[in-house]
Amino acid sequence: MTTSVTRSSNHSRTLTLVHVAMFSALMAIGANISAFLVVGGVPITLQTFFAILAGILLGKRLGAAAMIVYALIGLAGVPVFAQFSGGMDTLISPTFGFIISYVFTAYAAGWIASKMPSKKGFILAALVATAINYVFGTNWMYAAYKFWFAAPEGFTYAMAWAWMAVPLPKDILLAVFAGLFGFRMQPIIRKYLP
Ligand SMILES: O=C(O)CCCC[C@@H]1SC[C@@H]2NC(=O)N[C@@H]21
Repeated sequence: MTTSVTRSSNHSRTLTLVHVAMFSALMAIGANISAFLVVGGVPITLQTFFAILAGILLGKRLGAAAMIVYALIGLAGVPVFAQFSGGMDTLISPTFGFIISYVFTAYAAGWIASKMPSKKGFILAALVATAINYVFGTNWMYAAYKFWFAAPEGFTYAMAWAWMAVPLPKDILLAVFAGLFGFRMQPIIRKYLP
């Protein structure tokens, strides 16, 4: 009896770790699959989409944990951030705010989805999470260029937002898709999580 309980709790811990690791890996892929496209100082990536899915599918805590693991792997030197960057230097990079924001993005998506378990609720969760990602990341980017990083000629707050306007339609569409896909997939994935 005790052995089978221990075995099943080990099994569920392993599955949890696998899911967290899987979303950290998806973030690395999403960071680089399209990041050869750059607008101003902003690489075009799929990270926001995977951060939202992590929150919706794994729940707020595990989703945020997957984003923390992703950030730590990158800071440790593995080139998992956009344009295959990584290492402690990225702490001061203008786009590191986005990497921090993925933790809040996943948490918010998971939290709102849990409070509003409907298709509309999941889409709303994904859109709010995208807004958090954009507001936090863009303000960090502005501060970085203003205070500690070499800024492009004539850089302004409006310019930072103009750069962000380019990936925005893609991120809104992907947020809606993440909400719909998450709604379909969540009951399946949750069977394997504690
Ligand atoms: O350096 C990194 O790894 C982070 C890159 C952040 C890119 C941001 S995320 C939101 C927005 N959508 C994109 O496609 N690019 C930016």
